[in-house]
Amino acid sequence: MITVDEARALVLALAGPVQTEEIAIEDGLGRVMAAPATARLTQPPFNASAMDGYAVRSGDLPGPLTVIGTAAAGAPWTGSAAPGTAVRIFTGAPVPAGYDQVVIQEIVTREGDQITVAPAGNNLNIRLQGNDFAEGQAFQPQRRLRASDLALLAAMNVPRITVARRPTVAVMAGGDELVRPGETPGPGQIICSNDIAIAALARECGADARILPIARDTEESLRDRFNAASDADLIVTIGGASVGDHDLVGRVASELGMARSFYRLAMRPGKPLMAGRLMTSAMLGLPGNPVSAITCAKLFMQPLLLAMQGLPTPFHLEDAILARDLPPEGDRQHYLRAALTEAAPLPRLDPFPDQDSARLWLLAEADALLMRPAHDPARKAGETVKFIRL
Ligand SMILES: Nc1nc2c(c(=O)[nH]1)N[C@H]1C(S)=C(S)[C@@H](COP(=O)(O)OP(=O)(O)OC[C@H]3O[C@@H](n4cnc5c(N)ncnc54)[C@H](O)[C@@H]3O)O[C@H]1N2
Ligand code: MOO
Repeated sequence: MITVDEARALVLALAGPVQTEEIAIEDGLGRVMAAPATARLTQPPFNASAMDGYAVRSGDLPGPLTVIGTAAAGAPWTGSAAPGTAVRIFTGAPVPAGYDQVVIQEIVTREGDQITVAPAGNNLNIRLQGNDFAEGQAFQPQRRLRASDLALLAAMNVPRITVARRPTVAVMAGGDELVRPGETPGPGQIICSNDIAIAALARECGADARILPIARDTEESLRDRFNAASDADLIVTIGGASVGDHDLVGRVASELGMARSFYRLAMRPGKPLMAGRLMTSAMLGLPGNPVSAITCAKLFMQPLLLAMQGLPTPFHLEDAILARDLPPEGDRQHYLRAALTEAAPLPRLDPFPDQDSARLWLLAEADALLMRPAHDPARKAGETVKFIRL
């Protein structure tokens, strides 16, 4: 069986080149830029007043000065500066040529068109032309666009941007025992919970995920679902991945021409994970046990979706202090559900005694997954361990 790291590399290799589209910046929240945007103007385009007050020649202070005009945002003053004069000015207005300081109106005494200025200090209250950005400057953050990025793009006079297309994901759960939430399960049946979680985890990463009707445990039903999913960038199956007589996903996918990257890895939970390429789609076959499916989706599906959008896929392991003794680990890398308590210098991590990979309630109570390498020796409370946040 391959290791978790080897499996991650093989899954990331399924990403392919980033697909792009052009959108309006209003629709850009959370999207990832796939090409730089170039500022079409300099900002500010002129020396602008940062305050409401008077534009003055600093050498003339404290006055008295004669007010010879008014400059407002959008209404520049076009006269010429002269010694002993000032221009009434408002925030955002171009500072007229010949004046080098704006004094705030709070320190100015005015009578008619005469002003005198109390000691003004060194603050010029002028935003110099280009102090934000210059025409031609390129912008392409290596992360999802935030609201403030959209404001910047707007200020750059860039109305449309090239972004990574949202990867489309088709999520198909399968099993004769599954019924939809809200339905009444018959004998031996349970509610289908996994596809809801997997679609949500895909959407968390910017994907456009759709949930297919539950597949029955027949080759025909699975074939039908694969056909319905074939236009997706990523097909994610859930269940039917193991070795039982009803675990048909691998067989049907192979018949349909799946080029398998791997099947089974040294990981717990999640051993029966499958990955590969099916026609034009990447494919992940998640195990059916809910905790296994969700853990595999976090560790493999989410990085794959980030890679499809050209985003970095850092694998962020943090340190914590173990809160209880643990026995030696087996031959699979183990991800244990655990409660995290913040503390200094390191948080405290308490793995649950029951690690049943079907118990969703425990997963809901977990804050983190404690990661133990294969063959990790017994650990004592107080030792430093690695974890990922949920
Ligand atoms: N003889 C062996 N048996 C099993 C092995 C093994 O190595 N040898 N591996 C076990 C492991 S580990 C896992 S994980 C499971 C995975 O099996 P499958 O991927 O084939 O999953 P299913 O059998 O279809 O389902 C397992 C379990 O999960 C429930 N399930 C499935 N889909 C959903 C869903 N969409 N929502 C909620 N619950 C779901 C299903 O009812 C089963 O209880 O195999 C072990 N067996
Ligand atoms: O690996 Mo299974 O995924 O242990 O439950």
